[in-house]
Amino acid sequence: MGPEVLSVAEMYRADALATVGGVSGEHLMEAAGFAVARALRRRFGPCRVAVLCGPGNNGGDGFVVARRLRDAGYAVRLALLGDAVNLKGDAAAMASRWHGATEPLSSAVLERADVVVDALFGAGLARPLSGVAADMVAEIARRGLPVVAVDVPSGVDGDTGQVLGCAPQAVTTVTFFRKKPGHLLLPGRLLCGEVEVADIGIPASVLAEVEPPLAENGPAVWRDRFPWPAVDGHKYARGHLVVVGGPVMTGAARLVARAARRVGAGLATIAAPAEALAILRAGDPGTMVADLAEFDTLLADSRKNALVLGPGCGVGAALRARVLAAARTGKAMVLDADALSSFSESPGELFKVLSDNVVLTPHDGEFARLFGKSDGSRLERARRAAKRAGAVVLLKGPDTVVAHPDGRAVINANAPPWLATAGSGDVLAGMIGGLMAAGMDAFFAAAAGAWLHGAAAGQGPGLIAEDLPEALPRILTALFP
Ligand SMILES: NC(=O)C1=CN([C@@H]2O[C@H](COP(=O)(O)OP(=O)(O)OC[C@H]3O[C@@H](n4cnc5c(N)ncnc54)[C@H](OP(=O)(O)O)[C@@H]3O)[C@@H](O)[C@H]2O)[C@@H](O)CC1
Ligand SMILES: [K+]
Repeated sequence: MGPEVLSVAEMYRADALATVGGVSGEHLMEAAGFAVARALRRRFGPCRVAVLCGPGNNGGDGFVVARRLRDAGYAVRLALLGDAVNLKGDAAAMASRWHGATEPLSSAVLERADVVVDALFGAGLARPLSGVAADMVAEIARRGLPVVAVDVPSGVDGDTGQVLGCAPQAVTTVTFFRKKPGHLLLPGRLLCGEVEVADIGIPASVLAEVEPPLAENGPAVWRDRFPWPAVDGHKYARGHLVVVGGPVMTGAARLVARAARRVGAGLATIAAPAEALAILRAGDPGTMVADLAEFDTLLADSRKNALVLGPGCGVGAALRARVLAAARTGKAMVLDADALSSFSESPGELFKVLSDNVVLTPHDGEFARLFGKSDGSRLERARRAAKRAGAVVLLKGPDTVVAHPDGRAVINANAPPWLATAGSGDVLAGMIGGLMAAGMDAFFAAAAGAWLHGAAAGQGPGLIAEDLPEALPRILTALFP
């Protein structure tokens, strides 16, 4: 499966295009139900299954699941929300092929059940769960029953990952053709359990027409653009990153520089105030150190093609001036931490000088300081912010989103909880800055940096930020074509 992620509207479009192309809706529904039944059978041997069907096509899938499981020897009870005579189209056709009893939806169907199939609502969820549907979700949780969800756990909004009312916790969610944002954004991703994407016969060729601007982050998104060094290249061809450091928190700039060099920048120079120079010079021998008083000279040097500003710099007017001066050169740039907070009183002043050659890497607090409180999913907020800033925005979190001002975005889902540790953000800024110095486009550098950062945390418990750059050689070796 490709990494493309489709909004609910794009999914309906893909579905319609497949139908125009000659794949019938019944065929799609039969394949969808078959895939869910297969996923359940892989996980649970013959047992008692309660299938909960809703009034739309998600429920239609449920009728197929019930038939398939019964044919495979499972004891199946099926309950429907609403009246069977109100079912339409493919769902009505599938209901007519179910020869077992159809009970009204109530907790009675859960009596003696071992597993629940949740086929109440999928892409057509239109409002918060209420009444008997909400009661069922509560009862499933009370009984601790494992749930296999069809498309999404009912109540999870496919576009945002937000919960409307309530939603069951699934062990497995089987979705069709491609993932939707709700499978990747929190809390949806956590409620889905393991997500399986099933091929139901929608040809991949419909993607050329749908043109989804969103993808799940991973090497497939940026591998072809990775700035591997050329055999006949030299270190200057791999870029020279300038990392602006502060007077006190000297560790931050060192983490940035080390990550940048590990990820592929040819050279890195830390430019710091005089009082920090001695300690920085005692650091990594391969990292250069310069006096920040010479900042203008560093900016004027065309070989120094990328900058990271913010980590450990200290918030204030001095940093603001340096960010503005750096931005005016048009060089590739990552702005993190203090470089963002320094503009909390005057974000417009910053946005005026930015371009899509700049990556902003705020966490939620920095994001709110710069863009104000905003509603919506992390995806919507990052997209709006990128448009407003005119720069690439990487909004950090367990479901980091990278958004380009033109609307393209990726959602990153490989970050383990160990990444929440001091200095981890500095390393991320360094990875992105290093890739940009080596010549990678800002959007793809941010995506690659976010993914590599998550992958580098794979060692698990006990991880500290210093470990992250050291994990890169192993990960990059595996990616090297
Ligand atoms: N696209 C594809 O490629 C394929 C899609 N397939 C499947 O189709 C699913 C989408 O089907 P869908 O469009 O019929 O919507 P669905 O999720 O069944 O819900 C709509 C119904 O629920 C109702 N309703 C909504 N919210 C409610 C609430 N809170 N409480 C109560 N009622 C509520 C709503 O009522 P209304 O808003 O009209 O009053 C309407 O009756 C998709 O998720 C996938 O499983 C596969 O078969 C194969 C190919
Ligand atoms: K569902």
